[in-house]
Amino acid sequence: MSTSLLLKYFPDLTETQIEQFAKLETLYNEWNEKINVISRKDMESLYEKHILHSLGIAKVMEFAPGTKVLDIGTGGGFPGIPLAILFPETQFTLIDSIGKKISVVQAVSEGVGLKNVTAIHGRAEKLKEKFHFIVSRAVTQMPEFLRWLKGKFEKEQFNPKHNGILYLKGGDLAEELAGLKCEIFNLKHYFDGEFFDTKKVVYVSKGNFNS
Ligand SMILES: C[S@@+](CC[C@H](N)C(=O)[O-])C[C@H]1O[C@@H](n2cnc3c(N)ncnc32)[C@H](O)[C@@H]1O
Repeated sequence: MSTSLLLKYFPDLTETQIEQFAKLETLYNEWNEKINVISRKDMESLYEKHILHSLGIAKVMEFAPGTKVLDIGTGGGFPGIPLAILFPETQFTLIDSIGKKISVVQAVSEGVGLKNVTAIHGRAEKLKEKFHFIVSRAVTQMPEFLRWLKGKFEKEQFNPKHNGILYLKGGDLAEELAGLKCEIFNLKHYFDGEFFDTKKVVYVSKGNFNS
């Protein structure tokens, strides 16, 4: 890959960040031989399918230093790991209910030298900590997701936008988001129409639900 692809869409990356992103491919390849965290087909387009897609959240929200972000159902570390590289001053907690996936997240995070990632094996709904933002991709339908979030939002606010959820979603969302006040951002607009024809970031402010 394609450092050039990353730099096209994130031109302010530092040398350290460029090296960290480059290392991800090696680490996921190594881990994938031991534990199948990413399908072979997806590994061929790791950057587009997983890394750039995860970073789509950064096109919609800049996490200020000190912000605490939870990635629910992170799987092999998406969107949490790419975001943690992009925002080194932000604290990321990545949780998944499958232990072997979290072992990979822990190893990859250490492998790229991330100091701002905590990996937790457990169910999101049981977690007691509070966060400013919750990110996620491909875990469950929004109504169920919202039920998991009770008591999980900090009151203080670092960003111009209210604390809330940034959920990466594909396809037709009308039914799933019916009655919910949210903003929907089409990712293809941020990537010159080159990727993500049907992919969106759904932003739901915490004001929407009982936090
Ligand atoms: C389809 S995978 C998506 C993984 C990752 N977010 C990605 O996009 O590559 C869904 C993940 O959510 C996790 N998961 C499902 N319910 C969960 C819960 N209640 N708490 C934590 N993780 C959960 C599963 O173990 C699985 O790894």
